[in-house]
Amino acid sequence: MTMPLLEFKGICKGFGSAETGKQVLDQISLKIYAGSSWGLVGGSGAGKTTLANLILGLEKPDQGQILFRGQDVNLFSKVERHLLHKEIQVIWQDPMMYLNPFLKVSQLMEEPLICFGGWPEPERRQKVLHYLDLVELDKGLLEKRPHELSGGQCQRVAMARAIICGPTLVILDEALSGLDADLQARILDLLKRLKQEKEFSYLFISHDLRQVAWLCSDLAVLKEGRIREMGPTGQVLAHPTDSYTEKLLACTGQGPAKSYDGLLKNM
Ligand SMILES: Nc1ncnc2c1ncn2[C@@H]1O[C@H](COP(=O)(O)OP(=O)(O)OP(=O)(O)O)[C@@H](O)[C@H]1O
Repeated sequence: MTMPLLEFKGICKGFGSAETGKQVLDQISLKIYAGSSWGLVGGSGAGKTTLANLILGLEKPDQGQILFRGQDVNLFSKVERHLLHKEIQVIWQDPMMYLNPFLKVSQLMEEPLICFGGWPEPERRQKVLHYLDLVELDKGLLEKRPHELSGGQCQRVAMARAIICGPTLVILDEALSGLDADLQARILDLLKRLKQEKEFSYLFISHDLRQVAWLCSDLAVLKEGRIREMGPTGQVLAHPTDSYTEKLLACTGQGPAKSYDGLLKNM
């Protein structure tokens, strides 16, 4: 039987004391297989980013395990964790907040190649040019710094940085939220194409069911820290079994029965 790339096994996570604290994730179990693209959709405060932080080891679960290729990430050594960060890359919401403002685009893109080693200088330069082209940015931007770029250009640099070392899983946490609708649609197309070309898996975290419908093969609906339903995206959206999924669909302006076709037509 194939082993999942990433597996959440009964994950529980809370913050604060037993009396005043809050249970943020409750018994989350999910298997992400290599090559799939999972959408995680839910409202504000549902626990989506906490789940991403747990994968990266920024937080520890109170209960349960996160397995990467069958190994518990919380038992990883420092070296194994470094290698994990090469395999799992994250694109966050606001690239301006985390792209080093003092580095030029060329340096920002070269940085992961240096950090994860193994690429001699001429090859690094070639890779930077190749990935710049892949994310449809002009060579003229290589000498610019983040504050000289638009939000969309910054997000493309962040995408190039995330995929330049050949990750197996890319997590996008509300990565399109700060962009206008036209740019969101163009970047969604680009993400779809990159996945076909580079063959990584996605965990696409979003409020927006339409984006997930467009990009993801599978979907999990999260509410108040619990997975309300999950499965192949087409099936979940065409035949939602949970009232919260129906509500989310209604918010897109579609009724549940005709929604999936309608959603795609609206993209
Ligand atoms: N380190 C922390 N300490 C205390 N509470 C936290 C911490 N991280 C998250 N929380 C709380 O956990 C809950 C879930 O937060 P999280 O950021 O995971 O939600 P989200 O679904 O990503 O929301 P949004 O879509 O608004 O980003 C929130 O109530 C938040 O305040």
